[in-house]
Amino acid sequence: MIFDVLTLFPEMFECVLSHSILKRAVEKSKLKVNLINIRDFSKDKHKRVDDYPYGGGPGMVMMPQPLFDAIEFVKSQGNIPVYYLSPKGKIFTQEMARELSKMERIALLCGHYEGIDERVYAVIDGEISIGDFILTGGELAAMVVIDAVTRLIDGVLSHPQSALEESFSDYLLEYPQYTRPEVFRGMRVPEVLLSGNHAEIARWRRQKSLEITLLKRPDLLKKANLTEEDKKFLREKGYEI
Ligand SMILES: C[S@@+](CC[C@H](N)C(=O)[O-])C[C@H]1O[C@@H](n2cnc3c(N)ncnc32)[C@H](O)[C@@H]1O
Repeated sequence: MIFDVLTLFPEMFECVLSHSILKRAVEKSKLKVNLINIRDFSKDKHKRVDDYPYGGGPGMVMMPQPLFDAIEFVKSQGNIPVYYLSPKGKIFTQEMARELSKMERIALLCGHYEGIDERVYAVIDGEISIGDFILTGGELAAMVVIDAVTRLIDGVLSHPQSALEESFSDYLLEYPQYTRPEVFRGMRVPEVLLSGNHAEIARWRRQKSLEITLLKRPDLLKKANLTEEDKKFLREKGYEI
């Protein structure tokens, strides 16, 4: 998958792309990130990309000219949707990550300062927010999107099953995980996980997943794909279904 990232700070991406799963995805040619510096498109003699807001007020606004030219440069290379990382956008979820992972190429526009001139919306295809808070710039949000989407691309994870069992995969939070040693500071790994009984382990994990979701994110249960056995278990835990 190819991401075209339009940013004023391309260097910020280097660290994230040169470690762990993203690094391997790049090496395996599963991921390509084209970093496009918006400043390179400025026609201003001082390469300015921002200016004061009309009507007054604090901060600076990203000017339309460099943004239009940078976006048109990306779009001249194909039918590439451009998503603006923005606190006003649709909240990024695992479901959205899965949808995006099916696409061949998308562009991510990172805002900065007070954001972009409103007229740039004319060449934007969508807006993505990573949550109800304000970041300094869209770069960290773009990295979040790239990370979450890339791990869903076929062949990126060495154990693809992990993407299916993780929290949110079926609107349920993941069951508890343990590793060695069996006893740590008096706390034991649950006996069932040492039993070798795969059916019992699967049942325990499912029930823990339901229990944790009920406790921490009951809102998710409304969307979860629940079996009759799941519903019976949840009713016993006091959930009205
Ligand atoms: C300081 S913010 C601008 C916020 C803007 N003045 C507002 O109130 O909506 C600068 C840039 O950070 C990015 N950004 C901030 N919060 C974000 C969020 N929650 N999700 C995605 N991008 C965000 C956007 O690209 C935005 O243009």
